[in-house]
Amino acid sequence: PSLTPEQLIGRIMEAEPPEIYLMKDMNRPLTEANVMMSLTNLADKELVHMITWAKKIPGFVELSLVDQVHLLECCWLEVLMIGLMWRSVDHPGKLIFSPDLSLSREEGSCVQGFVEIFDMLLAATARVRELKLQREEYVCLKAMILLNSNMCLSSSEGSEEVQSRSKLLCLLDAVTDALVWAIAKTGLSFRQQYTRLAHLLMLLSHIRHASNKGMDHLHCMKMKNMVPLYDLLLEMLDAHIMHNSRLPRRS
Ligand SMILES: Cc1cc(O)cc2c1CC(c1ccc(O)cc1)=C2c1ccccc1
Repeated sequence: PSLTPEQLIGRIMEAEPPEIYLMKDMNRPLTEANVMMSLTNLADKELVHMITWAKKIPGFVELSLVDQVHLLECCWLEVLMIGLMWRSVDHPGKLIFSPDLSLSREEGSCVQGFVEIFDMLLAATARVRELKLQREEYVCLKAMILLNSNMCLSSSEGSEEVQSRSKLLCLLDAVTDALVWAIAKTGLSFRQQYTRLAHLLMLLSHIRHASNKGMDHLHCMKMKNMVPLYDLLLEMLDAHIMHNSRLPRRS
C-alpha cells in the first residue's frame, strides 16, 4: 500500500540518525592531524547510522542490493555534508561537526586545502539559513540526495536491475511529492511554492559540488583507507539485512 506524502515524511523523520558525540576533548591547539583524525572518527560513526537511516526509507531495502550499495557509495559525503549544514544553520561562520567539535573558518584553515571547501559549506549553510529550511524539507532533501545520487546503470543489466531502477524512480517521485507537500504546508502562494522548490533543489547541486571537492581533498590527504569502499558498504548493508530481514535472502 503506497504511503501518502504526509505518511512518507513521518517515516523519513523517524529515520533521522541520532546526534553523534566525539567523546574526545578536542585537544587544542588544532593540528591538521588531529582535525582529520577527529573527522574520520566522527564520519565512521555517522556512516553506521547512515546505513540504518537508508534502510528505514520506505522502499530502499526493496531495491537490489547492488543499487543500495551504489547509492550509498555515491552519496555518503553529500549526506554527511547536508547533515553538517543542518547542524550549523544557527551558528553563522562555524561548522558544527558534532556538539563537541565545531570549527570556524580560521580553525579549518589548519588543514591544508580545507578552507576552500569550508567556504563552500559555509556559503551553502548561509543559503539554508536565508531560505529558513524546515525540518520536513531537510529530511526530504537528504532522502533525495540518496535516491538521486547514482543514475549509472551497472554492467549486468538483468531483469532485477531493470526492476530496481524503476522502483528507484518511483521512490524518487514519492519523495518529490513529499517535498512538494512540505512546501505547500508553509502557506505560500503557488508561484512562491514552485520558486521555493527550485531554490531547494538548486541547493543539491552546491552540495554535490562540495562533496566532489571534499572527496578529491580526502584522497589528497592520503586518507584512502578511510573512504568507505564498495565492500565495506556491502558488508554493512548485508550484515544489517541479515539481522532484520523478513525473508531468508536467496544465496
Ligand atoms: C571539507 C572536508 C574535506 C575533507 O578532506 C574531508 C571532510 C570534509 C568534511 C568532512 C565531514 C565529516 C563529517 C561530517 O559529518 C561532515 C563532513 C570530511 C570527512 C573527513 C574524514 C572522513 C569523512 C569525511
